[in-house]
Amino acid sequence: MTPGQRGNRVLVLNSGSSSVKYQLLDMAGPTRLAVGLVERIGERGPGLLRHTPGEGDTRERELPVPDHRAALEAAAGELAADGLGLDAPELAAVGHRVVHGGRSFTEPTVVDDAVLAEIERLVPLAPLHNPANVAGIRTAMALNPDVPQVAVFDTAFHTTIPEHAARYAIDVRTAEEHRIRRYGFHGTSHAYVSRRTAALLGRDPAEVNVIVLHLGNGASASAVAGGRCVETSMGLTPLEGLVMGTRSGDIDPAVVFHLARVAGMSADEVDALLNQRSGLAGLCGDNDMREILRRVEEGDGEARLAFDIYIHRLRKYIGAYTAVLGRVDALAFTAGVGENAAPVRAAAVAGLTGLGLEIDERLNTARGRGARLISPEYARVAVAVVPTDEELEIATQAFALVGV
Ligand SMILES: Nc1ncnc2c1ncn2[C@@H]1O[C@H](COP(=O)(O)OP(=O)(O)O)[C@@H](O)[C@H]1O
Ligand SMILES: CC(=O)OP(=O)(O)O
Ligand SMILES: [Mg+2]
Repeated sequence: MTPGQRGNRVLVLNSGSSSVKYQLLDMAGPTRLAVGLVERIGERGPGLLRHTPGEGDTRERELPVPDHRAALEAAAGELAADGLGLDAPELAAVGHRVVHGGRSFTEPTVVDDAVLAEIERLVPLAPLHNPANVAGIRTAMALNPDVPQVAVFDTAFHTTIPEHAARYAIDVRTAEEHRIRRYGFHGTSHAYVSRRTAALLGRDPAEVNVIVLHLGNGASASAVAGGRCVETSMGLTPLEGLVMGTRSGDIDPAVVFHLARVAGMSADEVDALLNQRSGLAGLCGDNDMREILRRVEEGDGEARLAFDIYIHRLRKYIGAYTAVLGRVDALAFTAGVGENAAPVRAAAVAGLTGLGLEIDERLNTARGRGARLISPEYARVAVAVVPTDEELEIATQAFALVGV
């Protein structure tokens, strides 16, 4: 490699509040050179690191991880042990998932001091996510100051949402002063999955209307018309919309001041209640859909009700987004629950033949890994399972920005 030329490798970091997921990719393929996860950052007891080289066995060990810096240093150590040191000239960029970009960032952006300051300014709008993203960027900068850090924003794909869908019906001046509007999240996933769904149908994304259901621990729905997002369920913060692992999703906003007045709860206490002790966990004590499905099988009434509330909300959004789009060509399920939980998919569309939605239960329950259709051939709307790949999408965008 000649001096000044950059290599083909991109490291992608998806930093959460207590975990860092990372991938090293060779964009010439693209080929995955390594995948890993550091969990339980800053929690009591040891952290856990799981690292899988491109071709090789997974290594797993416990280690102290008091903060994100320690987590990233441990990940860098694992990569170096595989001969994939992050100081190597092959590294073209580090791509970061940044959850909240406000209205400032609509494109992938090379991070400098001003960009970092703006991401920090947005912390109050994503208190669970942006601080971890900032920590990831700072640590990666310290590990290799010469390589460009590229921020890819969850909010970017949603900047095409029209004003009538993005604005809340509250006093205009208050909304403007405090930047209150629908921003939407999981945009990298919604963009990737809607495109992949069009490809699965053998059609140009510009011709296709898709409802994407991103059902992970955080969950959101989006309506994508001809490749552009026109509506999404998360709002000012990632709390609005669907029922999630620990988040309530939609509630009457009066619940907040009722709890303040009647229960004497502070803003922070209500915040913690709705973000951390609500959703599936709040309803039945478990936030893992696998565990809930197992309990439902055993006839557990609490888990059944939690499941029914989760499904009811999903169905409301499917109906609403059908109306928003007017014509729906495909419904795509993605992320941990969407990709793996056949009973969730079946219940979400059961009886919706009036909307053109139908699932072939044999296809729905068949084992499969890639993107696949689960609707019968004659159905008016294609129903698909489309594995998301936020890391590949982030790497692709980062490489397009800085790669040679
Ligand atoms: N086989 C499965 N069946 C049902 N749910 C699953 C399965 N595998 C994973 N999940 C669900 O996926 C969730 C995690 O999804 P993921 O997209 O990885 O979330 P996040 O990125 O928010 O951590 C878990 O909480 C679990 O409920
Ligand atoms: C924005 C968001 O909710 O992200 P996650 O699902 O990773 O928590
Ligand atoms: Mg996720």
